[in-house]
Amino acid sequence: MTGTKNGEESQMSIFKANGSAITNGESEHLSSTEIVKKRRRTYSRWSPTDEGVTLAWNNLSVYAQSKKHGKPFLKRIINGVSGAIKPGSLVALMGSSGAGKSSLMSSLAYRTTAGLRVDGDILINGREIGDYMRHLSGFMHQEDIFLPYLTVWEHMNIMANLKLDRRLSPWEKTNKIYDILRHLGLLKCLHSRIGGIDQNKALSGGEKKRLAFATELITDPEILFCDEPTTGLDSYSAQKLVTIMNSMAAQGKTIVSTIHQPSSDIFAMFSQLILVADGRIAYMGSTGHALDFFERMGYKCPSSFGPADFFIKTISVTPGYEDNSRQTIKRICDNYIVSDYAKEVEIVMQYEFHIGKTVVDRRYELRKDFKAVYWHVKLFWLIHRWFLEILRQPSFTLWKLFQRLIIALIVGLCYFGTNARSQSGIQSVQGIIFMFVTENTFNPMYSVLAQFPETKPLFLREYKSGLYSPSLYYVSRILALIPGFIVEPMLFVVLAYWLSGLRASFYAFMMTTLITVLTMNVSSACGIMFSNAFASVPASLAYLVPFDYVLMITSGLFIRLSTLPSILTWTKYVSWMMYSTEALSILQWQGVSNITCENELPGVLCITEGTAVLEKYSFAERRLSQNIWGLVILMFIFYILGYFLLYRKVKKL
Ligand SMILES: Nc1ncnc2c1ncn2[C@@H]1O[C@H](COP(=O)(O)OP(=O)(O)OP(=O)(O)O)[C@@H](O)[C@H]1O
Repeated sequence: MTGTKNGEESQMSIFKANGSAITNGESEHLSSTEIVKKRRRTYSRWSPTDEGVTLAWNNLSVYAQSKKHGKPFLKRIINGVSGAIKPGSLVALMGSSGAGKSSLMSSLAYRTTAGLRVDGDILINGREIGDYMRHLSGFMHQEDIFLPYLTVWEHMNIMANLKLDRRLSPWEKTNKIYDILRHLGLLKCLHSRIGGIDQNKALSGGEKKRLAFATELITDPEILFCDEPTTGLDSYSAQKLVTIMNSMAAQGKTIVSTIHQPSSDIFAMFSQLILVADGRIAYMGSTGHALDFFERMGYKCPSSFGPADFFIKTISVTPGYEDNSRQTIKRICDNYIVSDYAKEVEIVMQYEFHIGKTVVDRRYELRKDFKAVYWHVKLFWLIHRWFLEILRQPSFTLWKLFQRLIIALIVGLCYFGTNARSQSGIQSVQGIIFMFVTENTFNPMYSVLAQFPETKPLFLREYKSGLYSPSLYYVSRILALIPGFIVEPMLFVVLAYWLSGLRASFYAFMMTTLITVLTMNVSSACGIMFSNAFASVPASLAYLVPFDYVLMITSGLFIRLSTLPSILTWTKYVSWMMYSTEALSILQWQGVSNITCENELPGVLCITEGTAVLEKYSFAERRLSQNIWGLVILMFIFYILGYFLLYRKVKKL
């Protein structure tokens, strides 16, 4: 590693080094074992090495906030465990459901959720774990979360541009991506869309798992955590994946993986085994010696059982036999603590906690040289990603535009031939304005409600892995939506304005377009604020619908604003429908003085001046710029509030 530019050399050679090669996703072990052995730390000689990372933990407890009879208390999930994992190990972390595997692994990976508290020491090469783990380690989650409309190449390219050192050239990044995809057998799907659950043209489950794996390999992590990577895969795909993990470990990587019910073949590929039972360690040591350990305590694996199934069955709490099961678990855990296996682990751990701490020239130090991508570059790639996703969603682009054009056509045709300079024309013009405002308020406000919740799981995962901040997510998501917020209302106005016979003035047309675009943007900002304020789309809807009524009533067409009850006068300040309606009305009636009184009825006032039309609705000509500023300010207020609501939610998780 030394002498290379920020570890690129190692980053560029994930699969090439040290005599292990994978061809078409298959692994062939060459004579790598000896090479690896030489490179690994030899603890018996107390000699430090700068290759790979050793993970050690001492007296580690994990607590979850829980409630009993309404009173909060801390529930202990992991109970003062210690251990160590050497470089070049492929570790199977196993235990029955609820034993604490995920909690232990996420603590070791420095990726616990907000509800968990971790006590104890965790070291990487003698140094306490911290934020640097984000560059040093990878974490493959059990559930894959991808943007389904992106292709494999787009996904990998964006991730490489977000994750890798900023000094790497595009050529180096591309090479790296090709290298990883080739070795994971994904090159053939390079331009296939990833796909969601309901899409036919998509990657298979196994390919998605490998893509998730590939995503973690981009940074060439020294230590990789995998949460049930084989779950949902057929035995062939599972074996293929574990084979790849095995060959990576053979190159000196440290890999920890929780795994459920592996076949005997897959199980045998793991070099180390950690059994977790009831928050304690029931066994930690070489996979090959685990059967011996159990046999010595009188637990012999029947020939009909695979070893993995046997271990899990032995350390599980059997319903109906809870006390017996717990006694068995206690006995096994107690026996492990005093066993030679535990002593072996203890040696490594003690080394890490004492001598290892004083050795500074170790591999993790080299990652300190890592130069993260600039925030504006991240912003670019994030916008690019969301934009591609939006553009490829038929419901969000073509169909939506088509729907808008149809509505514009209907509005235009309904009011076609309107004579605006007549008494009935006044009603028609105000009707068209109402349609312009409502169509660009309610539709966009409801359609953005799902935008943030849809991408929230992906955002949370990437945010927790340190990829970008909530503000970058929020701003990039909005900037990717804004082109749609401009094009849609413009198309609507272009068609509906001229068909419906509104004022034939270039100025009025341009200003109407501007105000309609602003209306849609304020409405979308309000929808985004609501979607970030509540936990789900139905909850946002529950509050948004009553709010809409207030908006509509205070738009100025249904009630004279001067007659609003004093308790509701504030509503006109947040009612952008009022700002838009007043501004659009001003544009139509400003300077008009030739309104005819065609069918004069006795006792009905004939309006002949535009100002009188405006007065009828409590509108005033002088407020045009005030209304436009009102729209702009409201938009920013909604966006800013939306961000704080998102931020508050994220910090709680
Ligand atoms: N954030 C949390 N709040 C409350 N309890 C939690 C939390 N996280 C985990 N637990 C509890 O801790 C215990 C261990 O959970 P964990 O997910 O680590 O188990 P596991 O062995 O990974 O199980 P599985 O194999 O089913 O995923 C469970 O009883 C779980 O309910």
